[in-house]
Amino acid sequence: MNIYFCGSIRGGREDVNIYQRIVKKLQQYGKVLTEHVSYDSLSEKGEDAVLDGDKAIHDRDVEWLMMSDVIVAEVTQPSLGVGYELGRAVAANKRVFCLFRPSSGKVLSAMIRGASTNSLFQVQDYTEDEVESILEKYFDSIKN
Ligand SMILES: O=c1[nH]c(=O)n([C@H]2C[C@H](O)[C@@H](COP(=O)(O)O)O2)cc1CO
Repeated sequence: MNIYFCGSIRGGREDVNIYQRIVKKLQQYGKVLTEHVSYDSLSEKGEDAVLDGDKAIHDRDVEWLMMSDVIVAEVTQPSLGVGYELGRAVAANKRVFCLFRPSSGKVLSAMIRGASTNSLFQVQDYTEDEVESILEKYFDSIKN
């Protein structure tokens, strides 16, 4: 199974430790195409896109998104890129699972929470300690 993980990069790297836990867990279920999103070494400047710049990042990521069987997004730290990826995923009828931590004090965008109208697009509130078990439940539920 190809899994696309979305997490904030230029939107801010505050949650990188939780991205690492998510990616590690996701790797039990399939190939995570966007493992780099969880790298400590990746700053909020983004990837070193020396040759083709942001267009190369965009085009590669959209290609990976289209190749994915499921998209998992940590949406607590607001990110334009993650919002865009989720919009593209919905337009392509992809299976999407969004994770949000209310303990952050933030309120999730209505354009994400409000998109959760069927089982293909799910938004799950969670606390940091339960992130692995939440993912286990989700992947159990989409088996078959
Ligand atoms: O360098 C990058 N590499 C990359 O893969 N992305 C993608 C993957 C992330 O899920 C998302 C983050 O968007 P943003 O940088 O706007 O927070 O965009 C985004 C950037 C920088 O915008």
